[in-house]
Amino acid sequence: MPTVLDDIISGVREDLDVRQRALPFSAVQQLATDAPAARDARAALTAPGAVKVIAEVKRKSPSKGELATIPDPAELAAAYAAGGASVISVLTEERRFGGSLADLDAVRAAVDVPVLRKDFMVSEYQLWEARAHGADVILLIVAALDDPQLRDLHQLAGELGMTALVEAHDEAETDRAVDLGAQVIGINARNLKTLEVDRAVFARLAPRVPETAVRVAESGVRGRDDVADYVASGADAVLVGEALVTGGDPREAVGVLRGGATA
Ligand SMILES: O=P(O)(O)OC[C@@H](O)[C@@H](O)c1c[nH]c2ccccc12
Repeated sequence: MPTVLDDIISGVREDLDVRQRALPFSAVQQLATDAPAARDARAALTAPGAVKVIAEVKRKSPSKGELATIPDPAELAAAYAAGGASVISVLTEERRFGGSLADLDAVRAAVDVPVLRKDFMVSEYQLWEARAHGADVILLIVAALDDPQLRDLHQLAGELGMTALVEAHDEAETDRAVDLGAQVIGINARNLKTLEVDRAVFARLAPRVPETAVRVAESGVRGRDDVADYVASGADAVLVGEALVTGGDPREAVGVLRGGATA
């Protein structure tokens, strides 16, 4: 039985084929080479101070359906940055998440903080493409990649000056991320094979991640209490989508998650 993740990835591969026919590998490499250098996301995530928020531009998801229309992703990203977000995450997967590379371009142009291209990366082409569109961080989902692919893509991210956020959701995947030498490791409370959210997963897996790596708690944050719980379990950063796109003022909402005003 194919999992949700398998289904998403087959759609991602079809869409990738179309883009790759329109813009050959050498052309996307040239665009990436010509792009301004990537910003240092690891530095942004390890700066002193409160928990770091990675705020996500997310229109819909396979688990929740439509979340928000987000007519102006640049405006939303600017509000996140003004609220103190350390990194802006932009979903670029179209079919299930309603994102696009145009959203990434718009956000890149609107903020100075590092930007994460959030997608299902399965080929080197997508990393060059991310860099060509100004991404500073890419997501590598351990569950979607075998070890040679993971190593290859992780190494290429570094060569392109980007940070890889390496995502795991169980013990074996976390150990694979650590063995890879990943410096930024995300523990996703949402299992991408079943879409179930279990916030306790972070506390269970975080101790397997060395202190030297940035620990990112992903998914399921409803408010400041969930952030505080993740921090108590060792999170350096939280990645938040739904609560920010469905809540009130996004600038204020990021501030609240960081531990500021309790609105
Ligand atoms: O909307 P939430 O529950 O705050 O979750 C955000 C983020 O963790 C989630 O969008 C995510 C984490 N890893 C992913 C991989 C692919 C797509 C999406 C994701």
